[in-house]
Amino acid sequence: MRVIAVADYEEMSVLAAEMIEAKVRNQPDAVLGLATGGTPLGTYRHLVESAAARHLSFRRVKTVNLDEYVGIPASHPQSYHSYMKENVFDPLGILPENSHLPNGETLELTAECARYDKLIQELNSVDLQVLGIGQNGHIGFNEPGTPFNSSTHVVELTESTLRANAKYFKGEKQPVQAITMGIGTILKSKEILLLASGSSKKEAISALMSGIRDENVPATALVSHPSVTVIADSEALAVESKRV
Ligand SMILES: O=P(O)(O)OC[C@H]1O[C@](O)(CO)[C@@H](O)[C@@H]1O
Repeated sequence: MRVIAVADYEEMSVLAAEMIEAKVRNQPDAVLGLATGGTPLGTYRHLVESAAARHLSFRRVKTVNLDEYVGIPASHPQSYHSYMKENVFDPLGILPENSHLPNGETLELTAECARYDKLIQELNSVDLQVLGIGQNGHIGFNEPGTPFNSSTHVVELTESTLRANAKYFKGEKQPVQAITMGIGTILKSKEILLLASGSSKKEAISALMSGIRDENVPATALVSHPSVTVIADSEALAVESKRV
């Protein structure tokens, strides 16, 4: 695991955007695994600016998202479909037929999970998977206790995750379930880039840095993956800012 310590959110975002851009430049038909949440927003902003400035095309890029809420329509402003369309797909010109998210609206949830895993398999797995990390160490929506060999499945969101995401729903009824790529599915990615910013991620990052795989902290599954880069800022690492 390569750990890059940066000063702050901005530096993390610039560096992560550069890594994604380099991947697409070297492999214009790359399959990108993408995350939502607050953490990668700055990365996506820099990527959009840089791709426009350097005329980098995303027309052949394919994307698969980690997760989607169950029980809200794709058109809901807080759905991950809406987030991706607004922040990534439209501004980068990623074609609708090339961008994939789980369908959280279906009543056939089990079939949807199987479909999503098969789709990723048919894409010959993810070339670069971007991950955020939850305060409790979740990756995607894989909550503590999720088996490390899990495939795409439905999850009941924990109190910690519901609390962290309540700000996006502002008193509105909040979804309590989601469909998420499993940890086993995530581990099949060829390369993984995990981003962490802010002191609320300190404990989760410290568990990851311990190098001990523990199903109570889902992100520690990454310890066994051969190609992981963590970009974390000084608050998440709880250290004075320095590059390691
Ligand atoms: O980046 P944030 O908003 O702190 O969220 C961390 C993680 O939590 C999720 O938003 C799910 O709760 C993930 O998509 C994300 O990686």
